[in-house]
Amino acid sequence: MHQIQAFFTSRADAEIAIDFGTANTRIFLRGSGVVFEEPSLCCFRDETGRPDLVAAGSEVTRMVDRTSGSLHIVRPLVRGVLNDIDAGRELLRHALRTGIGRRHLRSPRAILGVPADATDAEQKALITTAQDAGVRVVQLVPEPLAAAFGADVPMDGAEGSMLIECGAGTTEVVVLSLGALCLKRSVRAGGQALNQAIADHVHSKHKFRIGAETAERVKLEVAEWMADDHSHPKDLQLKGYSLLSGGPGALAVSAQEIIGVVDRHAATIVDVVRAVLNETPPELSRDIHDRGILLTGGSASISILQHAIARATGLTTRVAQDPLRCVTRGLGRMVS
Ligand SMILES: Nc1ncnc2c1ncn2[C@@H]1O[C@H](COP(=O)(O)OP(=O)(O)OP(=O)(O)O)[C@@H](O)[C@H]1O
Repeated sequence: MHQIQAFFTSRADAEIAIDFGTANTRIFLRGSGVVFEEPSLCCFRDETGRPDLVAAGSEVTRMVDRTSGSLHIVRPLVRGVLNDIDAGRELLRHALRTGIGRRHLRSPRAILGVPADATDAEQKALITTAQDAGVRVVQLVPEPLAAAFGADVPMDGAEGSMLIECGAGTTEVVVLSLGALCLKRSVRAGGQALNQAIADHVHSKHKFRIGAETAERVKLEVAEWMADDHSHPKDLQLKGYSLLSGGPGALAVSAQEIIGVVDRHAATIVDVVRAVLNETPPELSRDIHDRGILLTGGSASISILQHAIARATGLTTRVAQDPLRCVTRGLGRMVS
């Protein structure tokens, strides 16, 4: 069992906390707060077989789906865990230089967030990468535990709480009690899998290809439409490549059609929530019935997800304040 108290006693005076996410990387510096927050992206040029870093973080956003030849965009993390160690090291170096460089911290001691179900090999890869980037890793912290701490979930009592950390690469469902994770299950799918499902749907139904940036925009527009008054129909204007005309084109798709894709994505997460509720001991179930379910992470802002979980479980659901930053806030509190 991962106990929050253990992190306070063993954090060994960490100076920084790193939330190394599939979509975003954030660094919290003790005494200063969040000093770095940029997309988890790197761009390399590979002309000689030895790739050189061209750019990392925010600068790479506008290059996504626009590179060709020897330029490659790399996402260091896929589905919540490291997929490319070199890119991970370069992104962390960029984050440390940008976030704390001028403060002259040499080999800062750090705690790092990891998915609660990360394997030993995945954890080791993360530690090695962080060390190569110049960080002394003193502790790995399960991200749902950090999210709960950052979202002010009461941690010291015996009452149970259910939290769903909805990230870009993973969605983690946990039950917490006495400052520890009692039950945990996850799907290695989050906001990025939903973007891909939207792009695949547009491709197969309309024979029209859209890039990752367009799919992300479509998702955010639909999420915003659902959160506002969605009684009026809305059309989304897409630009991309038409397989029908064989060239660049524009396409209008109804928001209602995209909601069908989001519903299917939400159903996979609902299955996991149901599975965890089925395993939850009766006393903790009673607490969860009283307290409801808390959603954290960037993808928690998709109201369809929140409503689908509420409908399927009969429980109340609530999105944490500033859900994107709950993990970073929790990790930050552990080093403060
Ligand atoms: N308003 C919004 N509505 C819907 N989705 C959103 C919104 N804002 C952000 N997102 C999504 O949230 C995700 C990023 O969330 P977050 O920063 O918590 O993920 P991460 O920590 O990088 O991922 P992981 O923990 O899975 O590795 C992206 O997929 C983004 O599209």
